[in-house]
Amino acid sequence: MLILANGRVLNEQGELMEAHVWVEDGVIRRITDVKAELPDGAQVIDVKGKFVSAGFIDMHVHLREPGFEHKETIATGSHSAARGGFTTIACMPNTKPVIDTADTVELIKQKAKEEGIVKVLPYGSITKNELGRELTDFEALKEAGVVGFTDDGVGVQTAQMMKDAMARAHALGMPIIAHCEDESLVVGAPVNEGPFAKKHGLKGIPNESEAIHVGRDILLAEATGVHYHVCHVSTEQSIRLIRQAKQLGINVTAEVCPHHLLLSDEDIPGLDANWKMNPPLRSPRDVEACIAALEDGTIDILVTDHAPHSAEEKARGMQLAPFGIVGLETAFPLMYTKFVETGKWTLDMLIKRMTSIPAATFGLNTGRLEEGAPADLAVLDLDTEREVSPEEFLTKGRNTPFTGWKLKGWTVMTIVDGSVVWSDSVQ
Ligand SMILES: NC(=O)N[C@@H](CC(=O)O)C(=O)O
Ligand SMILES: [Zn+2]
Ligand SMILES: [Zn+2]
Repeated sequence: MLILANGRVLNEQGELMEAHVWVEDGVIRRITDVKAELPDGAQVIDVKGKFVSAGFIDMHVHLREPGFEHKETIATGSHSAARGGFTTIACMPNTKPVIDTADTVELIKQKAKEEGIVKVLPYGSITKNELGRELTDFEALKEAGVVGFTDDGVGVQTAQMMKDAMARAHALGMPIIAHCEDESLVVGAPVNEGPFAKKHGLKGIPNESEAIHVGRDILLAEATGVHYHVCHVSTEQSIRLIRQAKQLGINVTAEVCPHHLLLSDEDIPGLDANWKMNPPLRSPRDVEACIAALEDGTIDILVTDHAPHSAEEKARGMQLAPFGIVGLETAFPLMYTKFVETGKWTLDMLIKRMTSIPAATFGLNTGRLEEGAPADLAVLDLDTEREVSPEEFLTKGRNTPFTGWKLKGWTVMTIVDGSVVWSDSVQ
């Protein structure tokens, strides 16, 4: 028996209360009053004053292995996840090779078992090599254990290909997860279309490049009945379409990243590619729409889109550097400090969007702090303020626009299936 003693947990009313969390055989056995007597022989960890949460779930992570191990590996990415309080992460298939066969799924599952310290759920690609030409073998990928199908990194450019993919996924009871980007509207643009692009003489990515795919795919989801999940929503127009689709009862869900809730293109200090990601930082109006959508449930869940790149790659400048920023180690501190500490949201609201809602959206048996649930837990310090220092990251990536931000909500211990996989005191 492992007992996390004297911590604070969220009760069913969404209020913090003091409790002991009892863990046995990888499962949460009991959540008791702190007056409950502790049995002899139990391993007791005193977490007084700390917040004990169900471990976070991130359905959008780039682990880069196989093929881009200089950016990240399953080992480094899963350590980064644990340091951020994440106990389950879903990894995107834009690796080399692309996760488009059962063999590659097996390889990832094997590596994750040997070297990963959190639960790693692979996605399979929609099209072979993510080229948009030919569908992968959905049956074989499902059999191998993927959680869904996505060509994240690129949009599926033709409606027919997407419709075929949706029909096949639906027949298998699997979701389609879509990176929404119409390439004919982008062509080489590195940042959002707007004042920043203009000022620096850069081409801009218009909002419609995202929203056109969202609108198209909602119609196709309606026609096929598939569970359709929209990746990294960044625009007011996409949100409008998703809101309407939900009202019509179409099976659509959506995710948003912390950076699209906290930064706009007006915040970009200059031509530093640590501010370059896809979709790009949009206008303040889009930021407001994303926040409102996560609040009212139009957007279901929070994800990081953790996208590590090497310092050399990011040094190529705004036009040439690859898109993407890291996110696993800053997501909760950013959201806690900027939305909960400020009194905009309750802690319960945030935690649900990082635990039980992603679990329910993707049918995962975790993400609940309750008796009988898997003991996937994060112990968090909500009081100590620390600066974001990329040199401390466990990810290989240092590409973040949040360097120097003073935040609270740092993870002190992460537990997966009842075992302590990471703690800030033993590293
Ligand atoms: N988000 C990003 O800016 N980059 C991602 C790709 C993606 O999520 O589309 C990557 O793989 O680097
Ligand atoms: Zn994407
Ligand atoms: Zn991504």
